[in-house]
Amino acid sequence: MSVSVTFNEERLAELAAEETRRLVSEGVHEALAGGDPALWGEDAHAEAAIRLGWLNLPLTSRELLPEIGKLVERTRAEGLDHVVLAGMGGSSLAPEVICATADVPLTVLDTTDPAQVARALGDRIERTVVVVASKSGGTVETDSHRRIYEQAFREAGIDPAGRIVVVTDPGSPLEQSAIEAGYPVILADPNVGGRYSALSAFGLVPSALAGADVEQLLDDAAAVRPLLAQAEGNPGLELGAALGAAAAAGRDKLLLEDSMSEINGLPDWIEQLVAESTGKSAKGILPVVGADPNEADDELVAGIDSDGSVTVSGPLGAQFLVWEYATAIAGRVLGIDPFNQPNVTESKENTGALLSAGELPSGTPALVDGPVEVYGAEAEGAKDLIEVFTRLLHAIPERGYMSIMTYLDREAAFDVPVADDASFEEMTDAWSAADPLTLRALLAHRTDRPVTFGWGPRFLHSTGQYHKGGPQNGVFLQITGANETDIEVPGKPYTLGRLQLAQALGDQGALVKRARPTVRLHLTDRAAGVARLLQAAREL
Ligand SMILES: O=P(O)(O)OC[C@H]1O[C@H](O)[C@H](O)[C@@H](O)[C@@H]1O
Repeated sequence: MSVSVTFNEERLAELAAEETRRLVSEGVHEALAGGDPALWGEDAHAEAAIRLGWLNLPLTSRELLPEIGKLVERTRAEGLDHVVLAGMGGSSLAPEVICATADVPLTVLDTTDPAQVARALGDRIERTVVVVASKSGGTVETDSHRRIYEQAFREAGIDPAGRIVVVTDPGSPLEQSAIEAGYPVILADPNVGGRYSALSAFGLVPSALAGADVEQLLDDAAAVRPLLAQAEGNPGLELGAALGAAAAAGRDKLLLEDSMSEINGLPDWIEQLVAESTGKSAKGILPVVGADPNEADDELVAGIDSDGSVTVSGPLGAQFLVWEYATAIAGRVLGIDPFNQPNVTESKENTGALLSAGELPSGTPALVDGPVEVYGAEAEGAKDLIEVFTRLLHAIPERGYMSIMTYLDREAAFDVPVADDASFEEMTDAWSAADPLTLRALLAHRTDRPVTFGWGPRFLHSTGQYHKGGPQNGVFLQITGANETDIEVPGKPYTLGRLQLAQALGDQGALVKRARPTVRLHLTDRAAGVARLLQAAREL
């Protein structure tokens, strides 16, 4: 089974056809099939030269299968059935979709929230295998998780060497330290960037350990690969031409819809691919996940096996490859380098500087509304949270968006007590009344502009690039919270809680430097704080 791209709007079909013809006349399909790094201009040439390996992964990754098979056998024989994946962005988003789609459990650790990490640590340590996945080998969150798990294993009387598996690029500092520690290391193709690595060792190793059929994934990708060299009937070229040409014409909000799909959670993976690849040089496509369309003229709805302006149907392995191809094409149409992420680094550097400077400069609140402290110039003089929300909604520019970025425990809402005899509906009501994600729906009711939602620091490796590198059209709402418990990062002078706050402040610094309206809401009591946010948003 292959991938089909169907345009459900005549105007979009025409635009896509016209752009596809132009690309074909320039020989783009042949050049990309041949791995030509000159397709994105001179400035992108050097990066593209070492970033096109994903085109061949459906074939080259097959070589990994015997090694992965042995690892799976060993962990099964040892009864290690709780698979934890420590990895950020491209090093965890694909396995998350693969495992959700295959309906096999995988615990993804891409948070610095102490409570959320503590929950993973407290879960079946005696049966846990941890995959530490980092292409660069230097990502602070993943490095922290490795250190924390090493200590937890030792404290439980378990040798970490039997429980930690490393996936990284050859020559990374993580490869070196893993060899010294005696961990099995699976090396990934270094000519593939993080967000294009779904079909590399980064996608395959954790998914196979969790029980997914990764060979099928490669088969499905291999089946669509020949189409990607064609001038006609090339789903990647058509999709990329449509996304790029629509965005260039002002339809640059990409709503991702997957309600009819048997693939679970692909929009989260596409979000990173599209936002980090295109959101730069004040241009880009903003992916919007989990929101209802507003029928605005800057929106384009892409449905995964679902209704939309364009419908993309097909199995997961093939979808990965087609979306990667389409994103590279959209980058060409928009005139940007789809393989770098220049502004992600800036927030990371800010965070590093804050951590080494001592006391974190969290500032003085502009106002305090019950359990919520409000920081930021946009909140000065406001009398309460309702006024803060109102001001921010008004500050969204005509073709702009609001982004809510939440540095909290994303699973906390599920801990709220519910009666034993509660119906499913009562349960979901109780959860949503405790979930910061509900704030998005409430604020989205009050504006016809898209409201996006990201969990920090996960989104920093995804939409964070677009927030800072994309157009000057975003309004930003950060949510942080007091930590009741905290976790030391062994061998480092900071705790997870301190790192978490430094990440929020580091990103805030990068946004404020660009004069992008940013307010931080700090919950001095998390549960009461979330309740207050939702109450205020209901009163708007
Ligand atoms: O795999 P790693 O090197 O740890 O990188 C994980 C993530 O970090 C960075 O922030 C990049 O912007 C992402 O594209 C990448 O996927």
